Amino acid sequence: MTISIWRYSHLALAVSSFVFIILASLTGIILAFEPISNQVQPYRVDDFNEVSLAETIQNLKANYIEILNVDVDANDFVSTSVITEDGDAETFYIDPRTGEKIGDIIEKSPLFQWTTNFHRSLFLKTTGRIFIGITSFLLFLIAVSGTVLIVKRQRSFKRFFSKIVNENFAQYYHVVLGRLSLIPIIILTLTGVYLSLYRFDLLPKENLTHNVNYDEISETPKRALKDQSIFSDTKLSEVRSIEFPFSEDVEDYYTLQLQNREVLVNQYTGDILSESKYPFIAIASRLSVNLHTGQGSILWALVLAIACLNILFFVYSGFVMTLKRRKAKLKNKFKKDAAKFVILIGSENGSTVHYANMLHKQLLKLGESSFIAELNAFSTYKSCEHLVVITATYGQGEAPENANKFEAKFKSIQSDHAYSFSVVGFGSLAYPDFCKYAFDVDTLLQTDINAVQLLKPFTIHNKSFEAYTQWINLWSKKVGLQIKLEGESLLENKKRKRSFTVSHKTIANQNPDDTFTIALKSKLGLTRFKSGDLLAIQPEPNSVERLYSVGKVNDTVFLSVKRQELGLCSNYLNDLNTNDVIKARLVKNKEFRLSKHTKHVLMIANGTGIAPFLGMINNNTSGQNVQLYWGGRQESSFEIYKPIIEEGLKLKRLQKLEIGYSQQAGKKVYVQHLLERDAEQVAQVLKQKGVILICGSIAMQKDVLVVLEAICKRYLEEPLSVYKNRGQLKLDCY
Ligand SMILES: Cc1cc2nc3c(=O)[nH]c(=O)nc-3n(C[C@H](O)[C@H](O)[C@H](O)COP(=O)(O)O)c2cc1C
Repeated sequence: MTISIWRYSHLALAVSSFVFIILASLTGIILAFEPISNQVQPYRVDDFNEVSLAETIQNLKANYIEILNVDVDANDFVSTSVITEDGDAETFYIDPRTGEKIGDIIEKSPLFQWTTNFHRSLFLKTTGRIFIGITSFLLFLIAVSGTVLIVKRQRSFKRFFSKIVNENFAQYYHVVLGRLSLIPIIILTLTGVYLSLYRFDLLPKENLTHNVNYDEISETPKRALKDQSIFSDTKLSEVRSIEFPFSEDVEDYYTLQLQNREVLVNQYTGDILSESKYPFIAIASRLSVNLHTGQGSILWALVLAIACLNILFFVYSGFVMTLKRRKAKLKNKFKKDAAKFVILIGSENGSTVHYANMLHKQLLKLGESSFIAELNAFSTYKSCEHLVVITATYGQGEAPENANKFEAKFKSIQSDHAYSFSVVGFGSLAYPDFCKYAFDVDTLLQTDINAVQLLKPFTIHNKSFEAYTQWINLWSKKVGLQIKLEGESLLENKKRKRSFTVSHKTIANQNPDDTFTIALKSKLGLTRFKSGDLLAIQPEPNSVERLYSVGKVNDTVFLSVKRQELGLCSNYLNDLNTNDVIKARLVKNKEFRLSKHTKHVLMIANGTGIAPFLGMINNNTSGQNVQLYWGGRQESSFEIYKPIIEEGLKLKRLQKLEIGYSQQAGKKVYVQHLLERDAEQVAQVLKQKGVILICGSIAMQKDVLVVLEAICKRYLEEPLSVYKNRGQLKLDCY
């Protein structure tokens, strides 16, 4: 796969530092709880912001013989070091409004101590600190390159926070969480780098200097503390620490460390002897410590903990994506000029490559010469008879990364012999320009006088394996081959199956379309199963699992199956009798479930696609307004579903039923014709925040989507993708 410089940098940086990043993040999560555990201690007094320095010092002087200093920490806890009446030196938290002790100084727990040391230096002293400093910097660069990748993906800076379509868990959350935690991560990494530079004295040094004119220090006019404006006007919240005079000697003074400056104050008159602002480096260091550790703010500490957790997720999801892309390798047995079949791919994240490879492998298996390459590698293909372009669409209907040079290359290379071409588009209906780039490529190929379009561009939503199989069937027929994709059911896995008993069944040969229904009961009950979920059945031990969309009808798993002449699974099911037991597993299909809260529901199905809808109608006890459009061949095709539908109509669980027959005497009527006829009502469903569900054949889905797109544009002035994104269009076609 072609990989952009930004993606390469993002990946290379992550690969080179991920071990340290994991260690720093894990320890970072633990350390975020230190400021939280400190903050919840009851040492911050009410009205802290109102207490003046004069009040605090007076209270302390009334309680203790000698006071050495007062500190105010990031949590606004006030502590003091004093000499007690017994002559002992003690340090503790005080209530500044009374001067009384309110608690002992919080000791750093051994866990936090250990974790801090590990986080700072991995117990490798200076070497470890250098590693951690570099890791912080690398993480900063990863965040920057990640930001660039998001901007590129969103196609503009302005759209940085625009909606992302959730097509893939790892990729979706990598981007969504990346955007959310970008600022905390940038702050964490920059402060981490800053603190490392500070620790290694790599920052310019600016020392705080004072010039006290000792000749002018005077004990008069002596003022009481409350009359010394620096003490009476300064609130404790502005103070970091107060160092008390060492002795009563007039040359010994108070040193007040305020938020932005240090002030030396005459202990008798309250006059300011010297005042000096902290250098920028010192202020930045303090800020860095607070921002990096979360000291003094539970909220910020939590943000940091979540950011660290997200970093761990980025490591995981980043590697998942990389492995997926790496799997998408292209291997050729034949040279480009020796191949009869040439497959060109446009892909950004590798899934299209996976599909193209399936075809390539099958062609090789049949002894055909096939060559596979990226669209950007387009060249002359001397023996090519059939060109296949399989491409995704990116951005806003644009070429994926490994196809962005194809147009220019294609225009610059002149073909010298006749060949056929077919284009397959992988895309998603959640985008307004569904599979646009595939259509663009098709148009481009048509400009070559030597090229003959073998099939119209074929679009595939959401990487549907079933749709791809259909295209393979069409294409292989055209090129005179028999291609069968092997066991590629993407949902297949080895999960535990449960037993189901056949409670009711019709027989295929009693139906004009060779179709039958079957109701299955499970001993374990079916509480978590919903209409629209799938039932995976493996008819023979090593056969491929077949998935059926099912309905929950009267607490049974209800499916409708068309018997295929040579179909292993459909014949296996058709041969079952009432009370037979089969093993199968239920697969959740959340995307196709219907919420009870949806008021308006429009169901569109053809053939056996009606099964989940029968369940949804059967369970409509909350008064949802349900309409069903069904397409079948002839009136008798409907008989097997009639009892459930009639009951639904009688109990008002189904409000409207429209049926189109394609082989009834007279003219052919398909569901899309009925939808076109009722266009305004269809638009109303979407307008009223209702949901349209489609289940059945891919061919029907394609035709229905064209009609729905037109209805949306005409009556709602928005593309269908808007409703797809809002979850108002649900598809389950095969
Ligand atoms: C950022 C982004 C933009 C996309 N834009 C479109 C689009 O405009 N039209 C479309 O049909 N599909 C669009 N898609 C969907 C992809 O084409 C589809 O998921 C495809 O199967 C991905 O194939 P790949 O893994 O080979 O890159 C987009 C996907 C992403 C992540």
